[in-house]
Order: sequence, then C-alpha cells, then structure tokens
Amino acid sequence: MSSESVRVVVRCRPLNDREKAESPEAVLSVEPQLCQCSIRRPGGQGDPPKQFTFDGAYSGEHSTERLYNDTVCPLVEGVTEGYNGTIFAYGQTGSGKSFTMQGVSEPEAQRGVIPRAFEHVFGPSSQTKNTKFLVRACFLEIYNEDIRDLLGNDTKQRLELDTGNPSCEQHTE
Ligand SMILES: Nc1ncnc2c1ncn2[C@@H]1O[C@H](COP(=O)(O)OP(=O)(O)OP(=O)(O)O)[C@@H](O)[C@H]1O
Repeated sequence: MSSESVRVVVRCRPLNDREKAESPEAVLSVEPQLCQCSIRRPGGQGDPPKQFTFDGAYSGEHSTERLYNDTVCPLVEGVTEGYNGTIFAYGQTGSGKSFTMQGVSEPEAQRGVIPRAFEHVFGPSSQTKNTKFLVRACFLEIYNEDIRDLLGNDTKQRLELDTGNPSCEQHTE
C-alpha cells in the first residue's frame, strides 16, 4: 500500500444473475498483486484490454475483512492516535458501496467497514489503552440534491444547506 495521503482502492463486485444472463462474457479482470484491473471491450477479442492501476484492487473473491485489514485498519489506527482520516466510498448505483461500508452480518468476513471501524475504536482491544475518545456521529443522506438526517426524528424532512460560515458568503462591491 502506497504512503500517499490519498489512496484510491477499487473493489469490483461479482456479476449478479441478471448480468451473467445478459452478458456471459467476462470483460473485467482484477490483478490484486499489481493493484490493477483490466477491462476488455465486449466482442473486441483482438483489442488489448484497458488497464487501470490503483493503490489497491479487490475482486469479488475478496472479503471485506481483507479490504479492511489492508486498507482501512491503518487509517482507523491513525485516528485513535489523533490523526484525521476519511473513508469515502463512491461508485454508481448498485456497484457495492453499502455492501462494503455497512456489509452483511453473515458471513462474518463480509461485515462492513463501518461496524468494523466502530469495533476498532470502541472494542475490547482499545479499552486497554488509557485514552478517552470524544466521538461525534452524523448520518446524512444526499440524494437528488435533497439532504436528510437519517438519525433525526423525522428522516423524511429535507434539510436546508446552511454553510454557517461567513467566509463562504459571496460579497459584491
Ligand atoms: N463484494 C460483493 N460481493 C457480493 N455481493 C456484492 C458485493 N458488492 C455488492 N454486492 C451485492 O450487489 C448488490 C448492490 O450492492 P449495494 O446495494 O451495496 O450497491 P450500492 O452501491 O450501495 O447501491 P446504491 O447506490 O443504489 O445504494 C447487493 O445485492 C449486494 O449484496
């Protein structure tokens, strides 16, 4: 794993049944050791595949546990030592963001990044350190430019965007 402060890791989920039925030809391959994924043009047998290199690459065979241990764990460990850290999942709809971040409880190896990070910070191994953590949490949904507080009393209520920062206001002279 590189020592860059921003790392980009790709996780390619397995095809679902519908996708397999629509296109039995596999166009994506992942080379975890090279941190690369290659994409072939469907039907373009002779064309060389397009290769993309990341700081890490995981295929459908890799568990969230492995991804967490390689990629997230060092960042969360840094947070417990006072450094800032952000884990940000992005991708098109259905690409596996919730699966990676929230995960599923069974099998255990597919528990998501969020419960693993909470266990990391609050679990028994952190109790041995003589340190107190102040943790603030919010859970916002931004969807179609509407913002909702998913931990609020009314999760359907749309929130207004308030920068709350005078330096963000536009001044015209
Ligand atoms: N690594 C994976 N292994 C097996 N199944 C996966 C994996 N990643 C995603 N899936 C499955 O793919 C489907 C879509 O995943 P998910 O709901 O996490 O996508 P999403 O990016 O959060 O979508 P949306 O943006 O629409 O909320 C789900 O059925 C999920 O279980």
